[in-house]
Amino acid sequence: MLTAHSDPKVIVALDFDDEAAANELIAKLDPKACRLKIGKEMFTYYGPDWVKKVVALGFDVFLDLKFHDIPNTVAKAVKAAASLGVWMVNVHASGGPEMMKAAVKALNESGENRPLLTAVTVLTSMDQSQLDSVLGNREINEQVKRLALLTQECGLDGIVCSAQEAITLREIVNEKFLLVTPGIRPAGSEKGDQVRVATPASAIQSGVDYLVIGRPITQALDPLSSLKQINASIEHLTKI
Ligand SMILES: O=c1ccn([C@@H]2O[C@H](COP(=O)(O)O)[C@@H](O)[C@H]2O)c(=O)[nH]1
Repeated sequence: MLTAHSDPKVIVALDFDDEAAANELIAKLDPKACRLKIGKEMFTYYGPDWVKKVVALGFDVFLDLKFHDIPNTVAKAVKAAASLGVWMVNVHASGGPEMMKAAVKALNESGENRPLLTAVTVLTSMDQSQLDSVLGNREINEQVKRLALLTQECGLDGIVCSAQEAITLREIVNEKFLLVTPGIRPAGSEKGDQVRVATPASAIQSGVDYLVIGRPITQALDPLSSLKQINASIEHLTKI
């Protein structure tokens, strides 16, 4: 069974409040079998130096800080993220076109190791009623499509969305435009606060590029075995 390859689709979300526990898990993982995501919790506790240590271990790191601010501030923030050597950074698409273009410009000027830049569309924890309370009557799929096209027009590399939207999105965005999807739940696993969920295999079959998976791996009794099972469930569906 092949469980490690050069373009791993799984991005393990490291959401820990304990650096030692995160480091213990990372030590068991192979950069050929997964990428890693560092989000707001661990970045706030352990900071840029810890991010650099994880990058130095050879992992592609998605720094998931979802910047959402005025263009000048976001441009400087993504430049700072690029200086850490991360593989991917992100912003909120709802920050608007000027902000997204400023982020692209800042990264284009940041040198050779430019990280990929993606934009969050509608959080995978949101259902229609939650979106209604924020935006009034706009259908989730329509909002995701609108923000996906805006993100593409602004020159970013892709979006963060739910795999439930992937089939529709693949019909309207460029082939190389990345679809990065949290809310991935292997059959039988707890949804927790995620609403728009999909299994790893159905996400890949829908045209997703990367699967962001946290608790189903990090909270498993045997995280490595969980990752191996997920990779095994998608390996026949991915181009290696
Ligand atoms: O729409 C979004 C954007 C980001 N996330 C992040 O992904 C992981 C998911 O973790 P699970 O434990 O697999 O639910 C988490 O770090 C979120 O901050 C998201 O879930 N949805």
